Amino acid sequence: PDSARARAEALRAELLHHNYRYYVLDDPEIPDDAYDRLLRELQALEAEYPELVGPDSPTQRVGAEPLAAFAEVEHRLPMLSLDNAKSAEELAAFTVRVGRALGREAVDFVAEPKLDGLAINLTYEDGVLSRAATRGDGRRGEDVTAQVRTVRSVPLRLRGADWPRLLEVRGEIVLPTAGFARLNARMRESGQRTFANPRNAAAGSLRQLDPAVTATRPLAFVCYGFGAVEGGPACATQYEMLQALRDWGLPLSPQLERVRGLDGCDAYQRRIGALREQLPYDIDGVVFKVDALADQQALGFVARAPRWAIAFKYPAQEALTR
Ligand SMILES: Cc1ccc2cc(C(N)=O)cc(O)c2n1
Repeated sequence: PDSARARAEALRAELLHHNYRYYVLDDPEIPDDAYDRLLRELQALEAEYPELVGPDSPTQRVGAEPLAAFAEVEHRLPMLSLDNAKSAEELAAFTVRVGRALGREAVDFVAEPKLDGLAINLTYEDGVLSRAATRGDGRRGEDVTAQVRTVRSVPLRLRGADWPRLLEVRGEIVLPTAGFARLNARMRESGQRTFANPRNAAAGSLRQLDPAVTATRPLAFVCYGFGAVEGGPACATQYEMLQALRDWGLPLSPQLERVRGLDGCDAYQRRIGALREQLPYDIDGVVFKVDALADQQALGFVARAPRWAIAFKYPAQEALTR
C-alpha cells in the first residue's frame, strides 16, 4: 500500500529530524509526548506492514535477539593511536618538529578535548549506518552495531545529501558524569557492582551482548575523525572535513577549534585545562592535529601514531573527587 509506505517514509524522516534536534543539538523543536506519538504511529504502521521496516527506522534502535558473542570485524582503514606530550616542553617540541618538517613557521592545527571513553568506528553506506566496531588492536575490533544503534546521538542515517557513498566515522562513546552517578546509584540499589569510572561504565555498557541493556545506559557519542571515504565533497583540511561531518548530522565537540602555532596550542590547552571540571564528561587531555590534509600526508606516521598529531595529557584527576 503506497499510502502506508509514503506515510512511513515521512514519519521516519520527521523522527530522524527530531532525534537530531534533541540528541545531537540538545535543542528539541517538539515536546517528548509529540515525539512519542509519531514513534507509536510508525510502530503501528510497521507492525501492520513489516516490509516497511528499514535499518534506519527509529523503531529499530533496540535490535532483535542478543548474539551469543561479538563478531570480529576489520576496519577498512586502521584506527590510529596518538603520541603523547606530557608537558608544555614536549608540546613545544611537537610543534617545532612539525614546523621544521613542513618548512613553515606558524602551522594551523585543529584542537579538541580528548574524551576519556571508548573509541569506535562507524560505517555509513549510502548514508545509512551499516556497522559499528570497537577500536580493538587498531586493525580489527568487535562488532557492536546492535549496541551502538541504541545510542541516540549516533544517527541511523546521515542528514543532507552530499555525503560520500562510503564513510567511516571515528569517535568516542562516553558516559557523561551526571549519567555515570545515576547509573552507579541504580547499580547499588539493585545490588550490582558499581563502575570505577565513566570510561569503564561506557565500555561495560557497549560490550553488553544484550542491546536492550545498552539501551538503558545514558551513553553519548562525539566524533573526532574519519577513516575510509569514497565519494562526497573534496576537503583540503581536517576542519572542513569535521564541518562536513557536522552537516551530515554527526555530533562534534563544542570545543573544536582551529589554532595557530605553539602559542595557539598552549593557550588552548590552558583554556580547556581550566574548563575541565565544568565539561559534562571526563577528558584526559586535548588533541592537536595538523589541519591541512596535504601536510598530514607529507608527515605520515611512525608505527600507527601519526607524526601530524599529538595528545597533550593532563595529570590524572583526583580519584576522590568522583
Ligand atoms: C587520530 C586520533 C586517534 C584517537 C583520538 C582520540 C580522541 C579522543 N579520545 O577524544 C580524539 C581524537 O581526535 C583522536 N584522534
